[in-house]
Amino acid sequence: MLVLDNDDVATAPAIKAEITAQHTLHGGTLYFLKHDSAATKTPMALSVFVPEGEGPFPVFLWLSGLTCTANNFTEKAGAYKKAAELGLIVVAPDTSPRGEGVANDDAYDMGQGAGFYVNATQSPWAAHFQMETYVTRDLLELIGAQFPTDMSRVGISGHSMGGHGALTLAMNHSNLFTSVSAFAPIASPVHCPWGQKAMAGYLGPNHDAWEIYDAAMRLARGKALSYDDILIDQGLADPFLDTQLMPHLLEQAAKVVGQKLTLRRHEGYDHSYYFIASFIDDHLEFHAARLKT
Ligand SMILES: N[C@@H](CCC(=O)N[C@@H](CSC=O)C(=O)NCC(=O)O)C(=O)O
Repeated sequence: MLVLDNDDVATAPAIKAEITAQHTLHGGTLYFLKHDSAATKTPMALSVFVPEGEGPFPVFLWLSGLTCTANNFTEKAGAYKKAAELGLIVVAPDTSPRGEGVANDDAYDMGQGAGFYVNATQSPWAAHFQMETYVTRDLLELIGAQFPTDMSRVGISGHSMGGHGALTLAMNHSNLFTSVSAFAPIASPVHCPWGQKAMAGYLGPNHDAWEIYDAAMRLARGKALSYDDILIDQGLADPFLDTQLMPHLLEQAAKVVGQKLTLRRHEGYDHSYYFIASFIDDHLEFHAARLKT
């Protein structure tokens, strides 16, 4: 049963979402939505694919990378045929709050399009850049209230900055997620220029605050032990591999605590959505196997 009305406005107690577009594909429906987030204090955009049938369906939540909107994954990953077959709801939110009153930076790796899935504590970011609370509270509440979901079965995945988001949110909110995977994730923001810039800007100079959002450090502290395996895919022709991503740090951290982590290295694949499209079915199957009732 789908809760959204066909008058283009859906309401539930305290939750409202506007359907901005909808398309039928692979027997299911892809919705583009806008809703107000109490965490970011802005409207937030997202897409939601609902497979054919009654539900309740498990949820695959995707977090995108730097410069992305909700549309990059939706349009480029080619995820929906397999999601329809597996009976998964697929949710792809935007990567940051946006708008004229929202702080920004001229560079692509900070500000709008680069929220890093953290709760900012520093000015001018703290006013709206509350992406951790947005994803783990407002977004999940919306999906749970408006779609035929089983919110006890949610898997999380993402790419690059979104891979860092998927890993850290899975470890910091293990009560919300059953399974976790990532494509070319930023393994340790503390050790790479993208991460150092974002953490300093959003969280300030105290490195204790950064470590909460550092996947390799969280892993080494046993924060993923509720997950039976973590699937990571990494292209070996990825230009960011050695300078920004460093997935070997995840392998090393997992070893320290006996965490199972499957890191697959793929010769010839780069950082693009062509890489994601090549292996997204494996990730959907990885999650579906763990989200089965
Ligand atoms: N413009 C930048 C790199 C931007 C980039 O590659 N973004 C990736 C994610 S990188 C890590 O989070 C992305 O997903 N882009 C969108 C897409 O559709 O490909 C540069 O030139 O270095």
